[in-house]
Amino acid sequence: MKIFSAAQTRDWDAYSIAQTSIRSIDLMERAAEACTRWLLARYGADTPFHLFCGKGNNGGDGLAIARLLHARGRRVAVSVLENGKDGSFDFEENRRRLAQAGVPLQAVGPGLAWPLLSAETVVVDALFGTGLKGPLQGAAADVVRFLNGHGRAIISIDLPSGLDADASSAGGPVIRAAHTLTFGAPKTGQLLQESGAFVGLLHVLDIGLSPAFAAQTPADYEFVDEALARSRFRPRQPFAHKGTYGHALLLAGGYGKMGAAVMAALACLRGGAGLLTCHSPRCGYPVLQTTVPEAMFLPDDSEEQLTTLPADLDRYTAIGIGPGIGTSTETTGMLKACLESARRPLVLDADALNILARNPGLLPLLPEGSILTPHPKEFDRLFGAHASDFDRVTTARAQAAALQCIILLKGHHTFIATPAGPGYFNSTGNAGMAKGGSGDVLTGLLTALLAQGYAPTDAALLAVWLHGKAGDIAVEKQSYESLLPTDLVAQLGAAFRCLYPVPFP
Ligand SMILES: NC(=O)C1=CN([C@@H]2O[C@H](COP(=O)(O)OP(=O)(O)OC[C@H]3O[C@@H](n4cnc5c(N)ncnc54)[C@H](O)[C@@H]3O)[C@@H](O)[C@H]2O)[C@@H](O)CC1
Ligand SMILES: Nc1ncnc2c1ncn2[C@@H]1O[C@H](COP(=O)(O)OP(=O)(O)O)[C@@H](O)[C@H]1O
Ligand SMILES: [K+]
Repeated sequence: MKIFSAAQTRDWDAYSIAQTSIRSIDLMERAAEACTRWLLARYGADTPFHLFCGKGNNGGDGLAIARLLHARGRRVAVSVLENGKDGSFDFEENRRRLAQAGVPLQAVGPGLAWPLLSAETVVVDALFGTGLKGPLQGAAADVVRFLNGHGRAIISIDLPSGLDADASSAGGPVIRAAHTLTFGAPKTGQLLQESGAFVGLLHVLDIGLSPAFAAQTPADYEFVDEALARSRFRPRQPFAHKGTYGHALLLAGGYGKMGAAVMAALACLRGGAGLLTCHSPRCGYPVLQTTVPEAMFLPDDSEEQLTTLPADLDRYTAIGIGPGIGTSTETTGMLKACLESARRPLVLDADALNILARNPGLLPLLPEGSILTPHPKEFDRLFGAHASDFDRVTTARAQAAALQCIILLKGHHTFIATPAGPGYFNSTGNAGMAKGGSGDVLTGLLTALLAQGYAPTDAALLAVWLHGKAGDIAVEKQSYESLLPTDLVAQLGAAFRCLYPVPFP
C-alpha cells in the first residue's frame, strides 16, 4: 500500500470524485459511515460521545459521524471550534443535516465556557486533518490542551489534530489520541516513533478511494502490508533438500549473552534456513547444543568472546553478526576480518553496529546489499544525533544509497531504507515486542531469508512483516506484558502460513 502526502491525499480524493462520479459530500458520508461502524463496534450502547469539530472537511466528517451515531440511538454532543468564518462547503451541508436531525451544536472558542465531559464520555477529535497549515495556536491550541488535560479517551478522525501528515510536529500542541482512524492509507507523520504519543493505535479505514490513482501515482513511501509481503514470498519447492535453502552462519553470543545467540539461532531455523552453524565463544557450547540441537556449533578460541572467524566464509550463503558479541578490541578485529573477507551481504545488528559506530572507517567495507538493523539509539551512534524521526528517515535513505545497503530503523513501524526506490514502513508488530531479545529474533530471521536466496530488499521486507505478524499472533495468546521473544519464534510458522497461496502448494 502506498503512503501519500497530504497534497497527494487531496488529489486522491479529487480524482476519486471525478472518476467515479461520487460527490464530495457522499465521499465524506462514506468516511463518516466507516468511522461510525468502528465506534459502534467498540463502544457499548451507554457510551456518550462528544465530537469536537473544526470548520473544514475534517469537522464535516465529525458532524456526519454525530448524525449517524444519533440515528443509531447513541447520546451525542457536538462542539464546533468557532473562528467567525463560514465552514467548508461540505461542513455547512453537514451542519444543515445535523440540525434537521435535531442535534444541537455548541460553540467552543475564546471567551466561551468549556463543555462538561462526564467520566464515561468518549471524545471524537474532528478538529483538523490533512488541511492543517502550521502549528496550532490561539483558540485551536487551547482546545487541544483542554482535551489532552481532561483524561478522556480520544478517537482522532484521520489525524490527531495538530499533527502534520508530512513533517515533524515536535513541540506544537497535538491531540493525544488513543486511536486514530485514518482514510485510505496511512500518512508518514502517523508512522514515526515521535508521533506515537499522539496517534495511539492506528486504524486504516477503506473508504473506496480510486485504486487506479493509487496504482499510477508514485509515492516516496510504501506500507509493508500482507499483500506486499505475499508478493515477495517464495513457497518452498516439493523436491527441495536441505542444500536448497542455504547454509546460514551466525556470529553471536558472549559470556552472559548466550541467550541472544539462542534466540537468533531458533529464529534462523524457524525462518527456513536449510543448515545453520553458530560460531560462538566456547562457553556457549553446552548452551547452544542443548537448546538448539538442529544447529551446528563452531567454538571460538576464546572462552568468553568472539575473537576469530570460521575458516572459508564462502561456504556460507548468509552471515548474521552481532547479537550478544560485545565490543572488545578482539571482537572488533574479528568483525573487521569478517568485513574484509565476506563476499555476500551480511546482517549486522546490536554490538556489530556499535563497533561500526566506534570505527566508522569500517563502513565502506560493508558488502553491497548488507542489512543493518539499528534501533534509534544505535542509529544515532552510527550516523550522528538527529532532531526528529523525519530527519532519521532522510539520513537512513541517504546512507542506504551511499553504502549500497539496507537500513532497518527499528520501531513500532520499522522503517526500511533501500539503496534505490521508495522507503517502506512496516505495518505489523505491537508493544508486546518491546522486550530484550526481539531484535535478536529479527536478526536470525533476516539471516535465514538471505541464506535461502532472497534478494536483500525482499529479505528485509518479508522479515520485518513476518516478525511483527508473529508478534501480533503471539499477543493474542499471551498479553502485551507477558509476550516473550521466544513466543515470536514459536509463531513464525503461523506468520508464514498467512502468506501461503490458496490452494497450497
Ligand atoms: N472529499 C474529501 O476531500 C474528503 C475529505 N475528508 C476529510 O477532510 C479532511 C481534510 O479537510 P480540509 O482540507 O478541509 O482540511 P481540515 O479540515 O483538515 O482543515 C482545514 C481547516 O483548518 C483550518 N486550519 C488549518 N491549519 C490551521 C492552523 N494551524 N490553525 C488553525 N486553523 C487551521 C483552516 O482554516 C480550515 O478551516 C481530511 O483530513 C478528512 O478528515 C474525508 O471526509 C474524506 C473525503
Ligand atoms: N512497540 C513496538 N511495536 C512494534 N514492534 C516493536 C515494538 N517494540 C519493539 N518492537 C520490535 O522489536 C524489535 C526490538 O529490537 P531491539 O530494539 O534491537 O531489541 P533487542 O535489544 O531485543 O535486540 C524490533 O524489531 C522492533 O521493531
Ligand atoms: K482530527
